[in-house]
Amino acid sequence: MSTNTWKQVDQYYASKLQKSDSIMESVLKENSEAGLPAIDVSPNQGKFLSLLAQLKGAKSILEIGTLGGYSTIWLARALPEDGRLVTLEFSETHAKVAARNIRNAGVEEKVEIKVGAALDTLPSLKGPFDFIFIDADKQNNANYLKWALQLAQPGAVIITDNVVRGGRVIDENSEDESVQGVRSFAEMLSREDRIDSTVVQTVGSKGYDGFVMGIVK
Ligand SMILES: C[S@@+](CC[C@H](N)C(=O)[O-])C[C@H]1O[C@@H](n2cnc3c(N)ncnc32)[C@H](O)[C@@H]1O
Ligand SMILES: [Mg+2]
Repeated sequence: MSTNTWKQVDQYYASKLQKSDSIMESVLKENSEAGLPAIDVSPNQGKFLSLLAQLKGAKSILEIGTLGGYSTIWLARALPEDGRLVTLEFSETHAKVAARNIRNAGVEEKVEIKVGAALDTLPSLKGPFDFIFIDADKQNNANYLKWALQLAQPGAVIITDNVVRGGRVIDENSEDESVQGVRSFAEMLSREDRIDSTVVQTVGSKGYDGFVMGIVK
């Protein structure tokens, strides 16, 4: 099965399962015009996150890693009127683009962007959160999991993106810091009793990757 087939199937299902969405399309266009890297979740993955947040009945979402706000908007759309989402972004440039996209998507009332290194902004956050999406610098995944567990309420869902890395996660000798970050995160999960997790491997327009998803006890 070729990478091209994955992409075509991804597009096929996006065309069947998602209504034409000028807002989400314009987010990706704005990101590209602003020179942001195209490392957002795919449309099907964004919808997956949104459906998960709805299944959970999420009211307070924490996202670590905003980029241009693509996943942020998918998640914010899942919130009820009185729901809130805090998203953490290191880059001022990314945060500015995200703020514009979030405003254009009409969800700015629910979303707060905190600019800075997440490990510096996390201590200022008021929990608890019932849904947490970790998708920033993978080197810090274990630190983010530690914070997520601290800020989560019992029953909260924690999703961590890009945990397969084209299969490179199984290379214990990898010199790639992101691979080692994901491996430390997996190691931590293997010893952590406060969360029950599984992995979902994914293929599609973003290649071969995956999510770890868990429920906090
Ligand atoms: C993969 S992108 C996020 C994609 C986004 N969640 C989406 O799917 O649309 C990762 C983001 O994390 C940000 N980032 C990197 N290191 C960070 C840090 N230490 N603290 C907060 N954000 C960071 C990057 O600037 C980048 O915008
Ligand atoms: Mg990601």
